[in-house]
Parts: sequence; C-alpha cells; structure tokens
Amino acid sequence: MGIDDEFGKSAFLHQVLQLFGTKDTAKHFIPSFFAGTYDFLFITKYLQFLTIFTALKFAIQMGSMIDKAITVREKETSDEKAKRHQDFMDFLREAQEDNLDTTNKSDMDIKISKKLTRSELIGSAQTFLIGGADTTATLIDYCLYEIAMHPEYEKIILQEIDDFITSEDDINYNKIKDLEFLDRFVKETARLHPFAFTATPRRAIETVILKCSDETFLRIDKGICILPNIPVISVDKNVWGKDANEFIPDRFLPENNENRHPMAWLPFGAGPRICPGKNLAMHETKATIVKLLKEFKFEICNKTEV
Ligand code: HEM
Repeated sequence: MGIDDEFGKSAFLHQVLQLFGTKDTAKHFIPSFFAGTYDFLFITKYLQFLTIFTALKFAIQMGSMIDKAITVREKETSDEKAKRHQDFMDFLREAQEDNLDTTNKSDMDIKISKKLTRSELIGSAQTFLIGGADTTATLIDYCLYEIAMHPEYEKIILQEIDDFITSEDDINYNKIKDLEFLDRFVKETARLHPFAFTATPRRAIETVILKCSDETFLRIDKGICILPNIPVISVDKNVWGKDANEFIPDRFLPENNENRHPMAWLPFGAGPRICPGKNLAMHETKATIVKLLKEFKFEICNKTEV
C-alpha cells in the first residue's frame, strides 16, 4: 500500500507519516544501542528504562502535531472540507460533535452522555495511529515467515493471485476479498502469532463466578483486572483439535469454522472493544503480500536458525 493508494490520501496521515519518518529507529541512539545489548549485558538490561524518555518525547511531539491538525480543521470552511479526502480525523471530530447517549446501555461502565473533549480526541487519534502502524507490519512479517516456512502454501497463494489479480489495478478491496485461501493463510498466521494479546485486559464491573471446563469454579471480584491468555487459547487442543500447533490454513474453511467456539480466534480481541482496525489490517496485510509475492520469492536462509 502506498501513500498514493486510497488509504494514503489523507492529508493528516501525510503529516503523521512525516513525523514517523523524521528520525528512523537507527538514528535514535538509546533504543538502537540497548536493542542490541540488553539481552546479554546485566546493566544495560536495567538502563533500558531510559527509552521511556524517547517514547515520551515522541508521544508529546505526536500529540502536539495532532492538536495543530485539529486547529486547522476547525478553521476550515464546509466548502474546503468537501473538496478534500475525508479521513479518520473527520470521523473522530464528528463523533465529538454527536451528543452520544449511552444512558440506556446497562453494560457500559460510563453512563454520561458527552462529547469527546479535545484531549480525548487527541488521545483517540494517537491510539489509532500508534495501534495501526507497527501491528500490521508485524502481522505482515509473520506471514512472510510462514510463507518461507511453507512453500506448498506459497504455491497455492501464487496460483490464486494469478487467477484473480491480472494487473496492478486489481489490487483493490473487491479483488483482494476474492483471495479466499490467502484470507485463511493470514488468519492462521494471526492465530499462531497473536502478538497483540497484551492489549486485551478487562476489569470486572461486578463480581462473577465462572464455571470452568474442568467443572471447577473461578471467582472474579468486582474491580479485578484480568488478561485472557490468548496465546494459550490459540493453541488449545480442546478448541482447535490435536493438530492445534500445526500451520493449517484450511481450518478456517467455513465448514471447519462452523462449530468452533466464537471466542477461539482472538488476535484482534473480541466484544465491544474488539480492534476497530481489524478489517483494515487484514486488507492491508493481504494487499501487501500480493504486491510482495508478485515481485519476490521468500525462502528460509540456511545460515539463519529458525
Ligand atoms: C494486525 C494488526 C492489528 C492487530 C493484531 C491488532 C490487535 C488489537 C487488539 C488485540 C486490540 C485489543 C482488543 C480488545 O481489547 O478486545 C486492539 C485494539 C485497538 N486497535 Fe488494533 N490491531 C491491529 C491493527 C490496528 C489498526 C490498523 C488500527 C487502526 C487503524 C487499530 C486500532 C486499534 C484501536 C484504536 C484499538 C483500541 C480499541 C478500544 O480500546 O476500544 N488496530 N487491536
């Protein structure tokens, strides 16, 4: 996906990409230095806390840039707005303008109807931008790893690409949707590498007693924060079968999916707080793989231990 594609047309996104690109990681002395050493030098492991300052600086810089972008939007006339590409900042600002009424939703913790404040707007934009960048890149990395590990599946993906994607113009949402094997391949990759699992903590809003599959009971008190063990759920043999640890994209064929527990596949979380970028991330991953496989072959390097 390039900045000239549909997703990249947003002026706001351009500004943010510029911010991401002003200093690449290698130029950040502290993270790049400790990234290479913290594993084996006792003292540098603990000095890593210094990276907090770099991250903080980045967050402040990003916050102030978003703040400026909002000010620009506030001064815009409706004519000016209509002429440009509408982006997620418009949706967030419209949410700010809506008078959200959540009073009748008994399962919601916050029951105040209110608009997004400016700092909530900035915070939401930051979450979208940070949550949406490295995550998708990591999923793409894992897919390429699995492609290199499974040339037999690479062949099927290539065949599917040949059948459906005949030109660069075909790499669009509707055509990518037709690549059903690639979709299963990406889902299987995400199942075996659920790297964002730490993003799913939940706090109990009331005390509950859960009955476990081994007939024991688990009491969760009001206010307790729990983190579902997604890496374990993802390879649970009771849910996925004896071959749970194997890479088998066809386990996501509709007929194999039918009786599976709805909370079995959790790389994007679940429920009202499920990742809102899920469909975008899946599309972006598949589109990127199509582009890459059209140009490159991915193989395991004999010199690298996997
Ligand atoms: C492969 C890519 C991605 C993965 C694996 C991923 C994973 C996750 C997970 C596990 C959560 C927590 C969900 C839960 O608590 O149930 C989450 C939340 C979130 N993600 Fe993603 N994400 C990805 C891409 C994206 C993208 C592309 C965007 C935005 C463009 C995005 C925006 C967000 C936001 C805003 C939240 C917070 C939602 C909330 O708290 O209500 N993510 N993501």
